[in-house]
Amino acid sequence: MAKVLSGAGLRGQVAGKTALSTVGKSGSGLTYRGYDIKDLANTCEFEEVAYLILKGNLPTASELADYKASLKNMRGLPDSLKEVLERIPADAHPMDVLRTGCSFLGNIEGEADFDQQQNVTDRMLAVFPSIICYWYRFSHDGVRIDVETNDDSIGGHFLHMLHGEAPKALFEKVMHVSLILYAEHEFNASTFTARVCASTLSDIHSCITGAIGSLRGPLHGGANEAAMDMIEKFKSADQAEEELMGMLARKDKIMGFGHAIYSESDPRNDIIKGWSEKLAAEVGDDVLYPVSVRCEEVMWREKKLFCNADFFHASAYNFMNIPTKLFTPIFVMSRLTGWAAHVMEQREDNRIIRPSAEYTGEEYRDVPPINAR
Ligand SMILES: CC(=O)SCCNC(=O)CCNC(=O)[C@H](O)C(C)(C)COP(=O)(O)OP(=O)(O)OC[C@H]1O[C@@H](n2cnc3c(N)ncnc32)[C@H](O)[C@@H]1OP(=O)(O)O
Ligand SMILES: O=C([O-])CC(=O)C(=O)O
Repeated sequence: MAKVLSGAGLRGQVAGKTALSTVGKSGSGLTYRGYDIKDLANTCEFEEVAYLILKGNLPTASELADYKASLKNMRGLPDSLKEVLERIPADAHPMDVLRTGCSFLGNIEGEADFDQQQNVTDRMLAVFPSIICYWYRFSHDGVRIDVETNDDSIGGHFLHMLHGEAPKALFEKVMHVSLILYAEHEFNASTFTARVCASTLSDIHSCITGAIGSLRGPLHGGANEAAMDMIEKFKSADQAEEELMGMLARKDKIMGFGHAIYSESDPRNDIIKGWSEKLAAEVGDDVLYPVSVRCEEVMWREKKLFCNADFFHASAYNFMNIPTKLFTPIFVMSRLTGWAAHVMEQREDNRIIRPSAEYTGEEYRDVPPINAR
């Protein structure tokens, strides 16, 4: 059954056209350029899906090899950007670090012309993991890491820089899946931010910087971090149930549940949940995964609310020893593809986005002199 889409928040209103993805077309489905998310997550590497989203078609083996090689060559950080990152304190939020990093990149490697949009996007795709990890390791461990590693994938590059050693094959695989699941989602809040900015014919770094800001909030991408903050407090599945019942009675928002478009399930959840279970077995977890499963059962039983893409990402990332504050930046590393493709699509057939407002303020009135107010 489709969700009733009407009311506040522009819900259900068509705000433009896209050929990039369908969300909830049959209640719960998700496709990128016509391909089912399950097939993409089962069979592809993230770089293949990034290529699909950004360039329009799945790459051949040689196109993929060339694409990965060119991304690998773009991992380096300019000295001036390193200096900026070194000045950001350890207690800053990494989403703010990434927002600043992206914005600064727009100053030193700006998009001089729209015909550079593909190259500039590829550069951001390659360098965002470097920005996050360089700042994180410098501010937390006091080391200046080498960001130009030889890792085969974006996810592997990220984990290698973060942990100072090449990741296990399973962890790299899960990063591929995670980045694929997060890559694109039609007119969600952060993508819409990017498109509004693009519609003024602004540069792509401005569009992406704004989108990072929108993704940061806990009602959107920030929910994976918020979900982790919640589940790590529960020491057993029974405690999770008890606490959750209390939260529901107090009408608290439970992060990682519900969706603006999907009505019965988020197709990304089953996929990341399956990988979270495998990771739990790999690392010998017997608390966090059962706690997460119990939360899912209670929320469905009590409220018919289902896990969205963010909920089981929390445990999956935790099992890979990724600090909670870096969860949403990983979302950025992936969603950048969707944002950039939407910017390009907006530019192709542009009209400035400028809706109207229903006025609810005062009737017309005269300005009283200052001494009469
Ligand atoms: C990748 C992503 O961005 S996915 C989304 C990530 N965000 C979260 O996980 C945050 C928690 N979830 C939410 O806040 C919401 O479900 C949103 C923002 C995702 C969608 O918001 P909406 O479309 O406005 O929600 P919807 O119309 O389905 O809400 C219906 C009712 O369920 C409630 N509800 C929805 N989600 C939740 C939740 N997670 N916990 C508790 N109650 C909820 C709403 O408060 C609303 O109750 P009301 O009718 O008494 O006001
Ligand atoms: O579509 C939305 O509103 C939020 C979401 O799931 C996403 O951006 O991945």
